[in-house]
Amino acid sequence: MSILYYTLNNSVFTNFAFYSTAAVVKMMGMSALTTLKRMSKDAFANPEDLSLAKNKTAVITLADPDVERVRRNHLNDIENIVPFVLVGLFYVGTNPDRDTALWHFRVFFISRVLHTLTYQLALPQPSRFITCAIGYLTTLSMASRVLLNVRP
Ligand SMILES: N[C@@H](CCC(=O)N[C@@H](CS)C(=O)NCC(=O)O)C(=O)O
Repeated sequence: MSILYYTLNNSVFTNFAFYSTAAVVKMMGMSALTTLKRMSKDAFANPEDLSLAKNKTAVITLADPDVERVRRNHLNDIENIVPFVLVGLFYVGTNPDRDTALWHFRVFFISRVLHTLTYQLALPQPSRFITCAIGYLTTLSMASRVLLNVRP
């Protein structure tokens, strides 16, 4: 690996920076969506948050199905986007072909957006499974290149 791969002169790195940042921002959006769901459903997890409730008889809950769906989606993003960013950093250092790398980054990002849509719209399976598997396999494909090129 060369430090020169991690400069804005390397389009593989700039493409990776763009798509990994976009994926992280998408993941951060799940926090905002959780807050919106809590507010719209008066489904707060902490007693002090009840001051925000529209219905003053609301009680704390850890089991609202809509809030929990967003939270599971968020957790699934963490399970997949964090590995993508970590593995991707090493992958860039293997000096992959520009277009091959770009398609890895694009496919991963699109898979996570589609995963969120299938999850939040509760679309029938296997739609969510397929979107998740595509992103997962994309990261595994990058990981295999790292493991084959960077042997200790
Ligand atoms: N932690 C995941 C591991 C398997 C996985 O990522 N499955 C995908 C495709 S079915 C998923 O969307 N799981 C739902 C979730 O993580 O809440 C789980 O508990 O389901």
